[in-house]
Amino acid sequence: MLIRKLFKFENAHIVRNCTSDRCRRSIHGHSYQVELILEAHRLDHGQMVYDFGLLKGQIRDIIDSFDHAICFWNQDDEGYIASCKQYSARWISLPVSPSAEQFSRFFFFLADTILRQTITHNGEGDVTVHSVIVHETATGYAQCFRADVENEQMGLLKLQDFEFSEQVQIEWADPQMFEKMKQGLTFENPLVEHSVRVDG
Ligand SMILES: Nc1nc2c(c(=O)[nH]1)N=C([C@H](O)[C@H](O)COP(=O)(O)OP(=O)(O)OP(=O)(O)O)CN2
Repeated sequence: MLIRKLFKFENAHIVRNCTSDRCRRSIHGHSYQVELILEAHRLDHGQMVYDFGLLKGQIRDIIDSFDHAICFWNQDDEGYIASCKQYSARWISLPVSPSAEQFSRFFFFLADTILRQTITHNGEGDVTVHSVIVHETATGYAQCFRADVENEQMGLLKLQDFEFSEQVQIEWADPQMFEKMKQGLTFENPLVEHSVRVDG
């Protein structure tokens, strides 16, 4: 079974080397919509794949990092990167260019990392990220599956190659969240009191 949670944010970027002239050499913004699709073959004690509310923790925070921020490819021009950092308190440095395709790849990668490092407490089953859809505009989206994240031709994704500005980090519920992700530390879901007896 699949479930879907929708996230929204506003972000600015340039996507270098693409064919669209407006896109490759002018800073522009999009109202992004991100669909995180999770899959499991059994339900938890609440008879859910994964409680939607649990997706409003670290996963929401990491996606919300991009809200009212500018993001750039770390291979971009040094002067451009310096200006982004100088004039925007909220910025993200990426190991890949910020196309819709790469947004879907790294959101899959980041959500998958958080999910793998999360200790669950409500009988959740084999919950995994199935895919991530990133709508860049009302008419265009990219959808990433696990094989795309692992496809090195599309660019290597490593946590240490992402950088979030100080302002982005201090707005997370836990400013140490990304450090914990990089160190492989665990996140823990709340304990659940059951009012109806659950077997198994
Ligand atoms: N495959 C991709 N193509 C394009 C991307 C992308 O990330 N992946 N990005 C862009 C630009 O960022 C651009 O702003 C969006 O392009 P486009 O769909 O042409 O935008 P419009 O709002 O003008 O679309 P309409 O359908 O005309 O409303 C370019 N391409």
